Amino acid sequence: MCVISFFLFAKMEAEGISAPLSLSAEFEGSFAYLTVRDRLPTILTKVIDTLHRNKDNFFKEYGKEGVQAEKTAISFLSRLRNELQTDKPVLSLTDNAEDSEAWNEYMRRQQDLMEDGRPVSWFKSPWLYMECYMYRRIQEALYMNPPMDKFDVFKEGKTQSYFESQQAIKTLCTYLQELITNMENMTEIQLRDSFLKLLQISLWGNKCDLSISAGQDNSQKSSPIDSLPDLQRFILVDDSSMVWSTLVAAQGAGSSGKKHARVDIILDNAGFELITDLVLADFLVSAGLAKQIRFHGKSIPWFVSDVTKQDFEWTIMQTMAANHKWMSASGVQWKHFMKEGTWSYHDHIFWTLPHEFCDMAVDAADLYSTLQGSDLILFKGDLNYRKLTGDRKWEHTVPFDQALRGFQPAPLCSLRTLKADVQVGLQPGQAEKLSSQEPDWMTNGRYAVVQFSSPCREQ
Ligand SMILES: O=P(O)(O)OC[C@@]1(O)O[C@H](CO)[C@@H](O)[C@@H]1O
Ligand SMILES: [Mn+2]
Repeated sequence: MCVISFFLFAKMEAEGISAPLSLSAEFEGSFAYLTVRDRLPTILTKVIDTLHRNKDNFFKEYGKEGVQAEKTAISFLSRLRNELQTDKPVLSLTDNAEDSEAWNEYMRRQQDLMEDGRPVSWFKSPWLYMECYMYRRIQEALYMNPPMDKFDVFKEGKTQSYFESQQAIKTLCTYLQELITNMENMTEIQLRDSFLKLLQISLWGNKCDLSISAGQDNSQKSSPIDSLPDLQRFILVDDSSMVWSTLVAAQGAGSSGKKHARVDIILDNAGFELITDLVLADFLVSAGLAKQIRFHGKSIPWFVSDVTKQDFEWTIMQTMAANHKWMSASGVQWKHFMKEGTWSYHDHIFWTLPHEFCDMAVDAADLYSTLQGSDLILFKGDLNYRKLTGDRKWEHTVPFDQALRGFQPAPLCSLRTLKADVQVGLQPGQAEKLSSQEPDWMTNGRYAVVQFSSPCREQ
């Protein structure tokens, strides 16, 4: 956002011209309402079933203490499900974890915003807060019951997504190795076209998300490359060319010759989507478009399929060990990138807090400052889009820059398949046309955006 528009934004805020209302389950029949009423209880029930199904393992590994911990954790989660379904006031966290105070401070902030002193509750408060809060309460149930505290209740679904996508992963790793083999003979146009293809493959990899499917298998079955032409028309905003120009501009000579372009990827889902992100990152380094890639994942299991450090390391090891020449070659290269520091993995607690990203500069100043050192930040997925835009009921034609409300650490791009009813930056009439053809266009996962914003990019 230009300095001028930044001050304009600040002026708007000062004059109380605040952003529109937050999406919330208080709007009966809304997607938020249906999610809180139906999908979140389903996910909670699956978590309880997972603990039940692992009872014998807990006994084998931890003896009676493990079984007792599993039983107590299940009663925690059953109570949580009842609180949710009966719209009880939300409770402070009591597990004294690193992020507990940030969560409890946020609850106090939300309580101050409630009209006529109503308590913060599941069907009355912002959907973004309540959905994030549910995943954090699941973690509280585990934190409070060691030795369950290290157990990932979503691990089975994430590994299944990886194993169910094997053919697509083989196809993609083979394509990557062909590109790398031919890299030095490529013209800039061919390099750009290859990049744009891999960017779109990473974009559509976001369809494979287990939260929207409430844990049902959502793996990649079709060829990620062959399906691109048919998917093109479902991209509602395509700023890919600006992403390419930003990367090319970042190659500008620095004092020591080649500038060390740094790309940050804010990861979303494990499984096939993570493979698409690792393949894109490998291409960026192999093509000399980036000298450093920083991956940002979640510090706790999150939204069913989001990547944790364990998932990230497991995926590279699994790919290395694959009985497929190009998969294992790719995995070996990725392991090498991590070892030499070209790639690094980070999991700041902010990514598993409920805050909108416009709060980051104040509530996670260290992370904001780190991101300001990036040449390009790629935000994967729908939840990140919701946080970028504050999960608010914006008019669809509001510019993306405006919806960011001052969140501009560096040039950034959202690669998102639409799975929630918030979407900005559309042309006049575009949303109306989509609604007439497909009333659920914002939540059926068939559409996507590649939406770019840069500090001081002419609007
Ligand atoms: O961030 P992702 O993985 O693309 O999607 C997360 C998601 O599935 O969870 C929420 C619905 O429960 C929505 O934000 C979105 O549909
Ligand atoms: Mn996700």
